[in-house]
Amino acid sequence: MFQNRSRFRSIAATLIQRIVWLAGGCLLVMLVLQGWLTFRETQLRMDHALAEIADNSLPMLSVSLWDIEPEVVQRQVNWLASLPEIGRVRVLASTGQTFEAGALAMDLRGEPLRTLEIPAPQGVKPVGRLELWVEPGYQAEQVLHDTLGIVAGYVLFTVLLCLLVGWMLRRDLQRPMQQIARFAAELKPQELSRPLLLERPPRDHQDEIDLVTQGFAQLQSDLRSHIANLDQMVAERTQQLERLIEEVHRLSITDALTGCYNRRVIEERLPAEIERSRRYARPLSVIFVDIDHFKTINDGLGHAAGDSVLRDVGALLLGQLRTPVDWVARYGGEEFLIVLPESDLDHASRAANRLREMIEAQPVHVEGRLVPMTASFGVAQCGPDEGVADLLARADAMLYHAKTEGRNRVSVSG
Ligand SMILES: Nc1nc2c(ncn2[C@@H]2O[C@H](COP(=O)(O)OP(=O)(O)OP(=O)(O)O)[C@@H](O)[C@H]2O)c(=O)[nH]1
Repeated sequence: MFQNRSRFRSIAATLIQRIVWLAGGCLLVMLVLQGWLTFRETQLRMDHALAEIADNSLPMLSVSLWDIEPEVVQRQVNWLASLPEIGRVRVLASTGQTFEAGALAMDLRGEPLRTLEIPAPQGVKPVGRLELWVEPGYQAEQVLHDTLGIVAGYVLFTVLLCLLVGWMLRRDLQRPMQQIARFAAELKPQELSRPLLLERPPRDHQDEIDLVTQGFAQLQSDLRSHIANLDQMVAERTQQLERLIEEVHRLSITDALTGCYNRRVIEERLPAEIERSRRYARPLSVIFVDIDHFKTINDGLGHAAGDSVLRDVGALLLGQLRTPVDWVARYGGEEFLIVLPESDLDHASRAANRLREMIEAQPVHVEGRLVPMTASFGVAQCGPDEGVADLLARADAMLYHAKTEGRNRVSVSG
């Protein structure tokens, strides 16, 4: 179907891949940014919470320590340690007592997050010291929790976006384009009027696919008219060519000076005429015509005058034939051969006599002068087993006889 053999990949797949790459890049940047922001925010939140705890708990601890109520102090220390932000709590009373709660395994050599002096209820002298350690995983947990929430939302959004884009591309671009490609591949020159119909959901607007469809229809219409023009041009050229071939053929069988057939036609057509007359037992006669004293005209009035006489005699002979059955050819020089199918000797000799009288009766116009003209005729009918050469020899002998008998006469082979 596709002529281009390079690997095919749909636009939808490429676009979705690009979206995924872009979304991945954005996600990384967002992770770093969001992680940093959450980290900062958690830190502030924790500072604030610890400050509040310390501020709120100090008065109660002060009273409890002053009143020497170790259970109450321990309870308060336990409550403080139960807060999510606090990892460990220690109260060092000025009496030397220590109250602890929380992750006791924590490394106490590390600095506590907050160390606060617990003042006496009335006096200035402190009654003890409150030490608070932050829960070590709390901050990381907060950062992870916040960031994961955002990542999950972002991934979900990207997946939904890809699904939506993929679905729209498949419906609005991929399927119509596949239909157009299939239509173009299957379209044949003789089916150019077949319209491109796409299966698409109804829309209240036009899009690029509609423009392609319209362009296709325009292209088909242009191609149709172009082919029609080509057909017309080919028909015209064929006609011209046929006319030219006809003309070339006519010229190849015509004597240029007289318009009669040339010698070639005698050689090609006379054997066929004789064969036909023999097959159907029909008569066939020939007449040799030779202008008398033509050399005198040529020598006296010039070659051009001689040509003019030949043209006139040729036209006269052509005009008197029973076309298209009879035909006349220039045999050579001032000699013509008339072939008369379906004519016996009697009919041929009458025709020869008629032509002789006409030539004698019509002097030829040469350079304003009337030149009297006569011709001699030799007539022969084709014998049952006679060939072209013998027939022409007999007719030629009759022509010679007419010349020797004084010219301007018809000699018939008996
Ligand atoms: N003008 C012209 N003359 C031609 C053409 N072909 C042959 N001739 C001339 O025709 C003349 C024929 O002369 P001849 O064969 O002696 O015949 P003729 O003078 O007619 O004498 P007879 O036939 O015996 O009556 C020659 O002078 C040729 O040169 C041609 O195409 N045009």
